[in-house]
Amino acid sequence: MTGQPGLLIEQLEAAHGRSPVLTGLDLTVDDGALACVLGPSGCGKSTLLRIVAGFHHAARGRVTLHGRLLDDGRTRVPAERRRIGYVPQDGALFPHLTVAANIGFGLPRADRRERVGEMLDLVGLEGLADRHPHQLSGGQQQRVALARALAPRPQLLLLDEPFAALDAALRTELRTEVAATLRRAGATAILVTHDVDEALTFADTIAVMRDGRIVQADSPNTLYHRPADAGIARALGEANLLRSKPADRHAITAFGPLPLTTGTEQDGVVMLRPHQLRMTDEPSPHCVRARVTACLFRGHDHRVECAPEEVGPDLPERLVFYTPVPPPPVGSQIHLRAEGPAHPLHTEIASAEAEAVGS
Ligand SMILES: Nc1ncnc2c1ncn2[C@@H]1O[C@H](COP(=O)(O)OP(=O)(O)OP(=O)(O)O)[C@@H](O)[C@H]1O
Repeated sequence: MTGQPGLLIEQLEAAHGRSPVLTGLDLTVDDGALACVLGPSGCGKSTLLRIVAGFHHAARGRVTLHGRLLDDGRTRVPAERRRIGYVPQDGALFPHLTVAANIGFGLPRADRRERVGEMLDLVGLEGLADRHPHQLSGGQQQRVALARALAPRPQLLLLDEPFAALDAALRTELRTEVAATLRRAGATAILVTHDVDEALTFADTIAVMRDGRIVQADSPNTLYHRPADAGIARALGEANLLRSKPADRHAITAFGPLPLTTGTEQDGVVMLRPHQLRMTDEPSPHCVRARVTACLFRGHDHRVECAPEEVGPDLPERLVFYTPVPPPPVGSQIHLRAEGPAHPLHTEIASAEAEAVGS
């Protein structure tokens, strides 16, 4: 990464017919960075990518790549002159062409052979050059689609949920592999997805999309631990929300005083991720007594839901925690303690109460 903005999107507005989809979207992707746009199905992620690629037009705003204007609602650079690669969900390979011909499609004849060889090497498909798409597995097909998109040396690569059709194990393997391949190639890329694990493991920067705009863009670590509001907290994973009062850089909560991630002057809501709650055999004044209501074994840990016994205004009706230690059966009483830091959210107490725990 160079820290220079590669792609700059400012106040982008777009619609399908009369329905507004993007409503003032800002996004910056540094040169050489892997960015991820995370948002629920139908929020406009594909529309955003299609505008950047040149397949759909902006109504207002500006899209520039390395300072070159691509679309401002009046002037548009045609898709084929943008030097942007696009990998759709299904790969969209040409079925009648071999792997090599798919990758080499549209490349200048002079260096086609050499470039196809480099790309096959990059995506680990040496030896499959003469196969046709129907002779490949889903994962191999997506690798060919990636190689085809990278072959013309695009300035930007757009990936529209390219792993969605694959099974869970292959998905994890391939996205790790693709992220490594893109880093090796020094590519600038945007992946859109509604899969939080994909976003967390793939990107340098995650931009959370809601209501047609980006509501927070940050590193995966910052977004997970320091989301701006309850909605963003939940977009990144499960969260326990507690009422709190600030006192001397601490949040005073039902679990006692917990250090805050950042200063706040107001009574409000703090977030604790499920791994910040622990079962304890030594009850202390800062423990919360609760009853186990549900437990899910997930191989590496257990996801446990419990209901606090002293329900009051400071505690939600339900807490969630993850533990590698098998919890007692449903119905048992447990004691929970919390480990800071607690993160204050810009969330109204009333709306936080209205929201249930969970993603
Ligand atoms: N060609 C189109 N004509 C009319 N409306 C469309 C068209 N394409 C998308 N839409 C609508 O625009 C909105 C945004 O769609 P878009 O495909 O950009 O969302 P998305 O976040 O990519 O969804 P998904 O994750 O399900 O692919 C949706 O309400 C969708 O129904």
